[in-house]
Amino acid sequence: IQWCTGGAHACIASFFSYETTKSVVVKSWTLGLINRIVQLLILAYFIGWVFLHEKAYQVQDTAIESSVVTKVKGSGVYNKTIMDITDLVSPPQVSDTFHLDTLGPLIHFHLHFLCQLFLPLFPPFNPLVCLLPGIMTGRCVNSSNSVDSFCEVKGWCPTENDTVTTSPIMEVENFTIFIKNNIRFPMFGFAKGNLQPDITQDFLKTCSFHTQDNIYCPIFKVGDVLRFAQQDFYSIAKHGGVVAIKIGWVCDLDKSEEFCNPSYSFVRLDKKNNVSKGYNFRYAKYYKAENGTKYRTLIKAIAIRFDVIVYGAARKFNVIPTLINIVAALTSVGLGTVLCDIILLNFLKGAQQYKAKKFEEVEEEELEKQTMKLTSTLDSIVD
Ligand SMILES: Nc1ncnc2c1ncn2[C@@H]1O[C@H](COP(=O)(O)OP(=O)(O)OP(=O)(O)O)[C@@H](O)[C@H]1O
Repeated sequence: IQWCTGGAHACIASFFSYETTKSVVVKSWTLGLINRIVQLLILAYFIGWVFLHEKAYQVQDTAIESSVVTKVKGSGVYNKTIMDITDLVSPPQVSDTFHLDTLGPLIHFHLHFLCQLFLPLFPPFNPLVCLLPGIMTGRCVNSSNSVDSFCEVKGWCPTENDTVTTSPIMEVENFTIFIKNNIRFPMFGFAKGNLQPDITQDFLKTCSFHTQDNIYCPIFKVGDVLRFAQQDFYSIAKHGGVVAIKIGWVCDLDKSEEFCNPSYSFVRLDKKNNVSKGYNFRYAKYYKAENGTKYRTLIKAIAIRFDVIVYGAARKFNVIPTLINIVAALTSVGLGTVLCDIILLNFLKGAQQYKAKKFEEVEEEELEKQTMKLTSTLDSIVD
């Protein structure tokens, strides 16, 4: 826009002009000092923050590959019956998610049978059908009084009684969880596990993880996990819940392998609400009597679900980001000149003279004339 203020001719002339840099040495202590301070600040930023703190000379791999194997041990008493991990832990081959039943199971012994349920025979009828514990046969006993009307349902009998209350199995608090986690950073071909290379059977049998005192023990007490996640065992055991055991692998692979270790953190993932408190699920164990009658034991398990979540990032020196950041640092050092130019051309005494010295316009014909003049002077000297 500035080029074109002088009309179309000036606009075209400006477009086809070439700007070249010209070095003007300004002997000013103030400017010199400002220039050096700005350069120093930029260098300090790149060395201190970009290279040392952010480690911009490294490449990062966050695509961690991981396998988790868990094993729970412990036993408790419910209704004078000993219950161990095969009764309380599911699924039996546990990996990164497993459930630990905490409440005495609500057990219903069921027969595959025909049972009669009371059903109101006037609208609204349909919503109830969805909640039926079986299939309606279509046989109904109608009465003028709806309280005496029955419809037949084929299903497992007797129907579940949800009013039965049980108390938590307190021994679960002392159950132990063994977590075996192996990881790999494919970009660097680096693999490691959470079991230290010098770990012994005796250590495994006796140790218990602690966030400060025992960070290399892979055995976690349920009560400790809940405490680290700031949860009270009794209240989570009563309604069930979901707890995450997070394993973080943040590794600087420029250092020795022994410095690449997991860090554990614990958090409850489900949020409490009034309609659906905690976590529960149903499953059944099936039997068949000699006469062919099918039985099942229906169990409504109120459980703590443990999710083992593995995350991580590894970094290692690489030439390409190092070169890119060195070039960025050197280019940025030139920013000091820009600041000094602004001060020089606008705020210093004699700014107009500096402008005149810095920006000089040279016409092509004028240059040619000057060259010819110089050549003829030289010729005359030679003659
Ligand atoms: N939940 C746990 N609590 C305490 N120790 C455990 C637990 N799970 C495993 N261990 C111990 O850790 C070690 C390695 O377990 P691993 O399952 O690999 O071997 P194992 O001989 O099959 O274990 P076990 O037969 O005792 O279940 C064993 O000494 C085992 O007793």
